[in-house]
Amino acid sequence: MLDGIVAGVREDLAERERATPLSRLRELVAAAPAPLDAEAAFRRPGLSLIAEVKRASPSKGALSDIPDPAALARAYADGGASAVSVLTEGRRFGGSLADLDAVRAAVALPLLRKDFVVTDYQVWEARAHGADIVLLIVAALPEEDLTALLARVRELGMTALVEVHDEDEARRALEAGASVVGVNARDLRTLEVHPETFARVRPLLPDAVVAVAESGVAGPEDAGAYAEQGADVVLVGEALVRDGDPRAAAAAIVGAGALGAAP
Ligand SMILES: O=C(O)c1ccccc1NCC(=O)[C@H](O)[C@H](O)COP(=O)(O)O
Repeated sequence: MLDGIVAGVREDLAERERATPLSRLRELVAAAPAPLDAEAAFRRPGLSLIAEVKRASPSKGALSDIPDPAALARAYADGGASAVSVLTEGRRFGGSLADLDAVRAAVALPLLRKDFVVTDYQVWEARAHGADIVLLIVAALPEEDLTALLARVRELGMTALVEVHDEDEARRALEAGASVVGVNARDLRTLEVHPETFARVRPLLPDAVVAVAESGVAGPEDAGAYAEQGADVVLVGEALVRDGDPRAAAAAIVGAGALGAAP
């Protein structure tokens, strides 16, 4: 599954590189406001929420029309989210950089560009479109690429959310110097969600590392359980975009964390 997604991402990327050369992205980045400090936001007491703008997924197909991603992001912000994730992959998730632009214009929270980032160009692109956080998936990156992309993210003043699926990937993330690690409970081969993955991997992450629990949070109860297991942050997509009241749904998740999260 991952290989197929990345192959499509590389094809789409080749087109964008022809339309917008790296030199132009560098100019846009130089003129952009400085990135927001997402890591500091995640280190605040209590459970932080990264609320996702997610139109579709390989596991579930279409999730929500999201006619106005900016309005959705504002609802997340009003509900107390610490950051907003925007899926920008088009083929399987229905996202785009236009969604990222719309959300950037709407909220002052740190923004995560959620995509399959495998090249330096995509990091510049993320920053040029206002992202403060970039997802780096260990399973998609040889060690030297992970290290180089992490360095670029930091050079541009952004935060890297380094995503792992098991203990071995967690060790690789830490060796590369990750300070924000996301444990994704979704098995990329079967697309099934195994929430117990977080509890298994969490003990490997030092306290100094921000621990993010990703995928399969259906509501406050799941978020509270992750907080009790040591999550600093939960990343939630489907449950929020399907909810008729995303502000209240986000607020309930943030509130649930108050019971389980470390002070
Ligand atoms: O969501 C998928 O089906 C998926 C399939 C393959 C690779 C990645 C996938 N999702 C990306 C994510 O990490 C989720 O969007 C994110 O963790 C939120 O998950 P959820 O709350 O379960 O929508």
